[in-house]
Amino acid sequence: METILKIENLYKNFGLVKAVKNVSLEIKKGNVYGILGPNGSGKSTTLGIVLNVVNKTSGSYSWFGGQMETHEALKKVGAIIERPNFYPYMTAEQNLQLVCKIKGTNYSKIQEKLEIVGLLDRKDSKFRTFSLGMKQRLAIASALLNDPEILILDEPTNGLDPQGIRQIRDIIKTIASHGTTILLASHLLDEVEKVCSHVLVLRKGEILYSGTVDGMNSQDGFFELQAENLQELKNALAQHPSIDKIEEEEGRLIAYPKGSVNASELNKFLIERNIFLSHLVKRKHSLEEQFLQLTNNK
Ligand SMILES: Nc1ncnc2c1ncn2[C@@H]1O[C@H](COP(=O)(O)OP(=O)(O)OP(=O)(O)O)[C@@H](O)[C@H]1O
Repeated sequence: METILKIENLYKNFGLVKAVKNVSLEIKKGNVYGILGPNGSGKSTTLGIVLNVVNKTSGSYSWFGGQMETHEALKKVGAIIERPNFYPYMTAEQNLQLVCKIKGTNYSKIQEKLEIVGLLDRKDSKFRTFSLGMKQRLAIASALLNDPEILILDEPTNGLDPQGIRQIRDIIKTIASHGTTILLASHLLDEVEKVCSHVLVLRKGEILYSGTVDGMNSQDGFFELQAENLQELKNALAQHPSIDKIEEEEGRLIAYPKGSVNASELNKFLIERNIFLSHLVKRKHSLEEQFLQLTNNK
């Protein structure tokens, strides 16, 4: 698969603030990448560096295999990293015509892009009459005018109501389904989980996880158990060779296995020790719990 962007060992210091520390990421054509992290974790700085608006301290990045200068490469990139800024007294279509003039593309794509973002029927409305969600959708249409290889979005749903959020997420999925690679920064796990195939989790400028969204969710899971005598249950579990850690929580035990142990195997082991369970469930932490663990514990 073709590499669109390769970031290697990137660092950025703002004076004493280390905003980005040793970040690496390879973006392959056709995937949807999320940079996920709380406020101040270095997401916007990382995007700013690869878009050539923030100078890096050290490390490197290369667009499209490094075969062209950054300013040439950026012509194949569509990016929205600030609040959309259009002329309030011009219509949606007129604003996009202006963008075409600036970018040197012809007007032929305007209808198609307005259609993708669901604004074709509002093309003659003045920008100032648009809701925040519509303004954001117009910005996406504008970024798509030159058919970019990759679309970069920084917090695309910030400040929108639930309906507006849903519309933007659906649009991102549609654009991705047409083969455009997407890189988005978000502090919302839910957003990344719903929209992205790959994720880079950042905290204080450092990578906590990098890989597929599914991979982030593929740990082995844990057991919830209950029996009449919790202490006896705890003692028996402690003898199981694959149970690593046992915690008590609201009258139940939570047992974390080292490797893969299935529920019936564990039940049999306990029955052999005369322990009869009233509750046995194998569970996985939700992605949200894992994300909170990742960002809190390090
Ligand atoms: N121009 C700047 N001058 C000084 N410090 C900066 C500058 N830009 C960013 N920082 C600092 O770098 C760190 C990372 O900020 P950045 O904006 O990249 O984070 P973020 O993850 O995008 O967060 P947010 O979603 O709040 O924008 C923060 O500590 C921030 O205060």
